[in-house]
Amino acid sequence: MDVRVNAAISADGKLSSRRREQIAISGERDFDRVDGLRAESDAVMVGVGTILADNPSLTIDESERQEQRRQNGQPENPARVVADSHVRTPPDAAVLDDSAETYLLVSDAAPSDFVAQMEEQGATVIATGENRADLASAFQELDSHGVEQLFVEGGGEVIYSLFEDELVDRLSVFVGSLVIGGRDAPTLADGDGFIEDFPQLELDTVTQVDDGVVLEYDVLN
Ligand SMILES: NC(=O)C1=CN([C@@H]2O[C@H](COP(=O)(O)OP(=O)(O)OC[C@H]3O[C@@H](n4cnc5c(N)ncnc54)[C@H](OP(=O)(O)O)[C@@H]3O)[C@@H](O)[C@H]2O)C=CC1
Ligand SMILES: Nc1nc(O)c(N)c(N[C@@H]2O[C@H](COP(=O)(O)O)[C@@H](O)[C@H]2O)n1
Repeated sequence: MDVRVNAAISADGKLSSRRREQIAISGERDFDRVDGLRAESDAVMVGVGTILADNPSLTIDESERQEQRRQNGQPENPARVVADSHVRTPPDAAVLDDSAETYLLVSDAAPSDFVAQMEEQGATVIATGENRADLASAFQELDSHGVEQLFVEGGGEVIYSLFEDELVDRLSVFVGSLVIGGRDAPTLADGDGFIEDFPQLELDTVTQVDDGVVLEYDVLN
């Protein structure tokens, strides 16, 4: 499986404010670039923190891109994947609507009644890991469901875990021209943080988009 991570950060590296409300860091062209990346993917992934904060649908906005996918024999939207060890995704979350397939990556500790409720709503539940979803094992299972190109949009906890588990192949970052600040505001990679063996990146391209810049990296695992 090829795993691509993309996120938009402020010039000081924040994904949003300390209130964890969604902030439009990207401009119109960058959101369109992200829509194009969704369209190239088999599945789009976020952590449950992003579901609770933003309630995204993770579907494709541009109908021409959906039409192109249909012509290629693909579903009009990529599948949605949520890392959610204990099933905190609300039953009325937008990712549970019927516009695309949805996978919930839970842990073995996930309450069985919550799991059953998600399955009733049409989600496919993949259980790995004792208390927290084991992303490496879950990705093997996703691969067996035909997910070859996985596009991860955040947030900072999930992105850190993916780097920790050496699962990221490519990283793109839109750096917007604003400062958000706040020691408790989420950053591109949160979690415990690395103190050695820092993941190394190779800068591939730098492109000005809107009033910001997109940095594209290969990850040197
Ligand atoms: N600017 C941008 O591009 C983006 C910004 N955001 C912003 O980011 C913020 C949300 O980020 P954040 O709070 O970090 O949340 P995340 O979306 O990263 O979700 C984190 C949660 O995912 C669950 N999880 C399940 N398995 C794992 C695992 N193996 N490793 C890590 N986490 C796992 C954990 O909950 P549990 O233990 O219950 O499973 C964890 O608390 C919001 O403010 C949102 O607006 C989000 C996306 C893009
Ligand atoms: N690329 C990007 N730029 C920003 O400025 C953002 N705030 C985000 N946030 C993420 O975008 C997704 C929105 O999903 P929907 O289009 O509403 O389905 C979601 O993953 C946000 O957290 N992204």
